Amino acid sequence: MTMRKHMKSSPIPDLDNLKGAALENGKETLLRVIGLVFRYPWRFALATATSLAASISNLAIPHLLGASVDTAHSLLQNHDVSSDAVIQTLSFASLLLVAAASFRGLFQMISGYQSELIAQAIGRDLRVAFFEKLQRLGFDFHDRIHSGELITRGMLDLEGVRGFIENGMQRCISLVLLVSFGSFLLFSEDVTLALVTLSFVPVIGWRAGRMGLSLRRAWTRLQEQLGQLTRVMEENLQGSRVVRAFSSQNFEIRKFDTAGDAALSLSNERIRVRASGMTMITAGYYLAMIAVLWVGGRRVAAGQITIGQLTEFLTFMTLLQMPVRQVGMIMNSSARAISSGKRLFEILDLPPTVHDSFDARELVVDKGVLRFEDVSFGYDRSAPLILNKISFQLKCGQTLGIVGPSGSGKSTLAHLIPRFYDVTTGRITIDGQDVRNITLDSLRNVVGIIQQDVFLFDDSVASNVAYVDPDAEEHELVDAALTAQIHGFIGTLPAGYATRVGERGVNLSGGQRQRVSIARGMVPKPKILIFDDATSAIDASTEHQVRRALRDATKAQATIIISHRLSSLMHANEIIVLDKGSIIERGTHERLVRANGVYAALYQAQGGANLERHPLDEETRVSA
Ligand SMILES: Nc1ncnc2c1ncn2[C@@H]1O[C@H](COP(=O)(O)OP(=O)(O)OP(=O)(O)O)[C@@H](O)[C@H]1O
Repeated sequence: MTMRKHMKSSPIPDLDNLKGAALENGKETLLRVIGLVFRYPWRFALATATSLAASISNLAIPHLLGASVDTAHSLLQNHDVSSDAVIQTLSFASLLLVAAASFRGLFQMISGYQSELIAQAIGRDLRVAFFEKLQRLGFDFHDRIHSGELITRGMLDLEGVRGFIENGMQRCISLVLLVSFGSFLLFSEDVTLALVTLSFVPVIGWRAGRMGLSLRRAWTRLQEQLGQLTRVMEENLQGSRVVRAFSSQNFEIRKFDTAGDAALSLSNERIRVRASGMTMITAGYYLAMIAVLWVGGRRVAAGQITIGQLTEFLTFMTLLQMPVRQVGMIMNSSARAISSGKRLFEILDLPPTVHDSFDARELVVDKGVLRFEDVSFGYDRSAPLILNKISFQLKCGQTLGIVGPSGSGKSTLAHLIPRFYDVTTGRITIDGQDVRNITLDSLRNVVGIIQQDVFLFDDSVASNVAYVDPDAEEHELVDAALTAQIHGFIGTLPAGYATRVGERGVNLSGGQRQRVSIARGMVPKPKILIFDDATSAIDASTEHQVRRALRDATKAQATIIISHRLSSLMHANEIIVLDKGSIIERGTHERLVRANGVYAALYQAQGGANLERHPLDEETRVSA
């Protein structure tokens, strides 16, 4: 238990050094987020135009009110005017006010509606772009970043960006338009009172700037912590069987609690920053209002402005009350957009390490000869190599067996063929074409790999088998299932091929999952087929049957079999024994047994001469 440590939050180690830059580059990120709206220029133009119209309608209200007060005041002082005429004038002014308020409501509604449509569309675009990026980034990326962290970025961070476009940006535009046009009107009425009225604007600017910076820091930390929380939950759900098997629920709950508490305290910090920033802004606003009343009252008394003009100034201040209150929300939303945008763009901007070169060509398969030429590979350039100068050649119709202790590099070797990773030195060719010079799609259509870790989608057996080729004919699926010795079992399922396998294929046994996975690998009939310990969970007798079926099915293919079980690969044309990334022995089964080395020892350990050799193995062995 003492060994248990909480996961450290270092989502993308290589990108950690960018975190400081994330704060400095806030403006750039915000501009990039804002720039997203230009994907929908007409909608954005309509949203801005209607926001402008709403601001103008809004500003007409204080002006009309001021004019009405002045008119009513002068009419009431004029004893020659009948009360009906006063009521008529005031009714007309009221109608104008209702019209202005209605237009404001209408324009605001259109502007809000358009902004929401733009935000939803951008949310969709970003989600698709993010998902597409995840499909393109290589294994090395997925090795380094936790899927929980990616889910947080693809959902919560994306929502932070979308939310700003939907609310923050529109409110910010409305506030700026209101203050700008309002200032113009107020200055044209009375410069002194306009200065007093707008005296709180610099306070907003100063406080909002400071608040924005603190909120950005708080959001960056909070988003990272939320990523940590998602990681804990995701890992717990993935490993729910292990958790229950070791009765570790309480440990897991404590782990989640700790991550949750950290997120809560960061969230509280954010609330505190916002509340303290808003206190000063609100105080500045009310002080300015008092000052308008005091200075304005004196100017009315001195006959410098009319009572209607004072009403106009005070109504303008009242109109600003709501947008000023929203400054905190705008700053919060923009701070979140910056921190979230940064985290989102980090992924969107990552170039895939394994990608098509600019002059990549389609792979042309003739004889289907796979060659490893002095191939060395390391996952990390600073760490020791995992594979050392590996060379071999494999032709169509031949089988290569790879055996070796755990961690000797067998799967790594297999992963280099479809370019899950690129070789560090040396080269891999298919019919003389370096795999780095051919398109990934054409390469991966030719190389099929049936992996050690079986992953089935929560779909029907048929959909899983036909995953690579959804248009495959029914007989092709049946043929593949027959080869994998799973057709009979599928027939016993309640809905046959239409039976759902459950999440990760939970409704099937380990061996059944492996056989469905083999069937899936057989459907596209790749020229080079790799079995990476793909039969480890299948019983020996069924495995014999699988191999027997494979013998016919893979006659025109080059096959690589990686296995700890010698019976799986004894029939190969060549067997290579790997140890610490180097080939230490190679040859046919008989030659290796005669050599009395590591392979022979393994052979003896697995039963030696008594190791049952199925007659089919003899039949299938082809001299090299
Ligand atoms: N994605 C990775 N990043 C860094 N190191 C890795 C990665 N995958 C494997 N390794 C390391 O590379 C070495 C070879 O691993 P590999 O999976 O190729 O061995 P293997 O021979 O297939 O083992 P096994 O028989 O247990 O499946 C191991 O030391 C392993 O720790």
